[in-house]
Amino acid sequence: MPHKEEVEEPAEEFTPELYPPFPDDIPTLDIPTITLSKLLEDDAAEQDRVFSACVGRGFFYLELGGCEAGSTILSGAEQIARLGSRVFQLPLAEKMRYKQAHKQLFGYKFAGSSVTDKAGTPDTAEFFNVAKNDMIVPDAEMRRPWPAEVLESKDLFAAYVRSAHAVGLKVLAVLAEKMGVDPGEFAARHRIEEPSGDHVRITRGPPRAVKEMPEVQTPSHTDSGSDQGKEQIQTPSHTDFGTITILMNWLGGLQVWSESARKAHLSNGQPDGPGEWLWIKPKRGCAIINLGDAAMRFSNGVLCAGRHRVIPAPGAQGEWPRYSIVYFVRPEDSCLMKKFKVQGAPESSEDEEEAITATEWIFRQSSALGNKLDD
Ligand SMILES: O=C(O)CCC(=O)C(=O)O
Ligand SMILES: [Fe+2]
Repeated sequence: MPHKEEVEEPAEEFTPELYPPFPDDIPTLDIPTITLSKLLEDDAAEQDRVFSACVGRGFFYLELGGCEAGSTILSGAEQIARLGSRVFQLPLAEKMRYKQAHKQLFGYKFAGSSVTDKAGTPDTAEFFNVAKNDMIVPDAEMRRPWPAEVLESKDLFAAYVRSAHAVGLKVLAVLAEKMGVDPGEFAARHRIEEPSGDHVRITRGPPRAVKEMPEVQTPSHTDSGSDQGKEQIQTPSHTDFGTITILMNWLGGLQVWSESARKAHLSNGQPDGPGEWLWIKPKRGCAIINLGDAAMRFSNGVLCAGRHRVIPAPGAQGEWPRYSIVYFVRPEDSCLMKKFKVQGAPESSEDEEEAITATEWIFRQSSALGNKLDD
């Protein structure tokens, strides 16, 4: 056994205190800031604002300060990112011991496991998807192995999961009420103890490979198939498959498509209509919340899932490896994907998806995207 002082600690990779500011000369999307503590106090004006954000773009900042669940997310995300940076610095062979099993979501996703365009360009992001259900049960009941770093911090993950899940469900309850849907509808489809695809995703994207930012890309550039000026894609264009996502990031890199996902469909991995990618500036003290496909499905299209992607951070920020901590609230595995009944509205038409479970539905969504079970 080596002496303690001989064991080399990996260099700290997650260093938010050192990041340069987000540039102020690039096209960003302004999204509203909703205050979590006001939602928790049932503030009517804040409820209206969150509903209008979710009917519109499906993206908003959530100010987390001033309440316990928010503080747990704020401090927990930093602790999880620090822990994640130690896991990502393990040798690849060690990380591959935890790799996602066939058709399975949880565990390690290596960089390059999915393609970002029709030329087959690989993605560059690594993920560690830590299952909600394994973190909130005794060790003996866990369904798969986890790295020692995760197991040693199981209480941290459990507290994070409970807070993020509660915050997601609070937002969903507000939306249900605004739509004239029984607020218990969302709660009944997302019970925390039930098996589901919910997970804490730790993401790492490498620094920008080239110093200069390539020009803003439009779908017509991509179709040329040329590598000239091509953006490095960490996570390609997608809408999240689940119901609601609570995202914490510190560096830019997240981009949202300028047109609503209601209009822009995907073709060759890119939105098929006119528009552009707009940056979302990370905001201190705030999570970024976005709705996923299941929210759109349950609400019969009233709520909108936001189309987004991740590229290296802009400007000098791009010189840092990029971390984010994402919590996905998804319907329980056995939940049927039935649309909500809206009080006072005529019944919406039944379709063949009414009878399928969330597990099957998410698998179909994922196959349609042409990748494995990545969000
Ligand atoms: O890293 C981010 O900022 C977003 C990540 C994301 O969209 C995802 O993992 O689904
Ligand atoms: Fe996403």
